[in-house]
Amino acid sequence: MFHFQPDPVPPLLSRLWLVGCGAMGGALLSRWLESGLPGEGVTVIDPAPRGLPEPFAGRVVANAAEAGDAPSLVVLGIKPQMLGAIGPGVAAVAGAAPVLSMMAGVRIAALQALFAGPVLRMMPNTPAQIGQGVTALFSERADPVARAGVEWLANAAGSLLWLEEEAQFDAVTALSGSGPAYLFRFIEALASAAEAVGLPAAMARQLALDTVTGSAALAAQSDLSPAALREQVTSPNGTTAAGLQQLDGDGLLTSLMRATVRAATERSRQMAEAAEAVPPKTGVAL
Ligand SMILES: NC(=O)C1=CN([C@@H]2O[C@H](COP(=O)(O)OP(=O)(O)OC[C@H]3O[C@@H](n4cnc5c(N)ncnc54)[C@H](O)[C@@H]3O)[C@@H](O)[C@H]2O)C=CC1
Ligand SMILES: O=C(O)[C@@H]1CCC=N1
Repeated sequence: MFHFQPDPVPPLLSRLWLVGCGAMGGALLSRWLESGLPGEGVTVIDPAPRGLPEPFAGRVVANAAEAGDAPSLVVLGIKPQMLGAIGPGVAAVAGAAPVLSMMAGVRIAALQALFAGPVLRMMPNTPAQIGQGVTALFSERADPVARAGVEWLANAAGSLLWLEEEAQFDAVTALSGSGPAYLFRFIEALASAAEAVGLPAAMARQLALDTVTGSAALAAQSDLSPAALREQVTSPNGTTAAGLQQLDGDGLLTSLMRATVRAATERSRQMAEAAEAVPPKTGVAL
């Protein structure tokens, strides 16, 4: 019988601090533990860790000053707007440990101004909860040991890719970081449209959900492109053609998606500029 054998846990992860264990940090931590990361080596630093997995064998403290032994890796799962208040206290006790940030719109330069260790960035997404996330990674200074360590973390959450340049994060965040919300919104809208033409709510929801999951799985497994798969569904002058005429009429879907991704990309850039405008208050343990 075949048994899934996860890669051995790299030493970089032996004393991992997770600063901020909310929706995204908690989802990732759950996957890491399920993939074999020993909980005893993990310290969660968060005064209200809503995403903490149950049970959790590690330590939970309210701030970095209580975290004890120096970390081997610091993972930042706080909101970007919290960095100015929380970052300096973490930096004061993190030593030269590598720092892995999942924060949207906070550039390496802003983090490197605070932390002595090499900074890596990641952009995960919430399907990580079920091991089907996709994570984008980037670093300029990290050595192969740090890179291998964060690859283990990203692999536990799903698939991964390394970005060629940091500037790609704004668009990547707009696509795969925020993307699950667009898809959930699409499922809601599809179900509500089916209700509007007469289906009971529960049936509309089930059909919308199964249609989206089945189609995504087919697109992922098929050798055909999404365009070719779409053509397989579309009979000349049939129902699909009538529906697609509405979606694509006047380039409606294309312009809607462009506006959506452009707005999220712009917001990521604005957040980066805001993070860089806050002067770091180094050396203050919170
Ligand atoms: N939610 C998502 O889908 C994604 C989020 N991200 C990034 O992940 C980060 C976290 O986002 P969410 O998990 O959605 O936010 P969240 O609000 O669920 O989690 C933030 C956590 O920070 C904690 N926190 C507050 N004050 C703190 C302090 N003084 N010290 C330590 N922790 C403190 C909160 O208690 C909370 O558990 C953000 O930077 C976001 O940009 C990245 C990709 C996807
Ligand atoms: O909305 C946000 O800012 C975060 C980043 C990507 C997903 N959630």
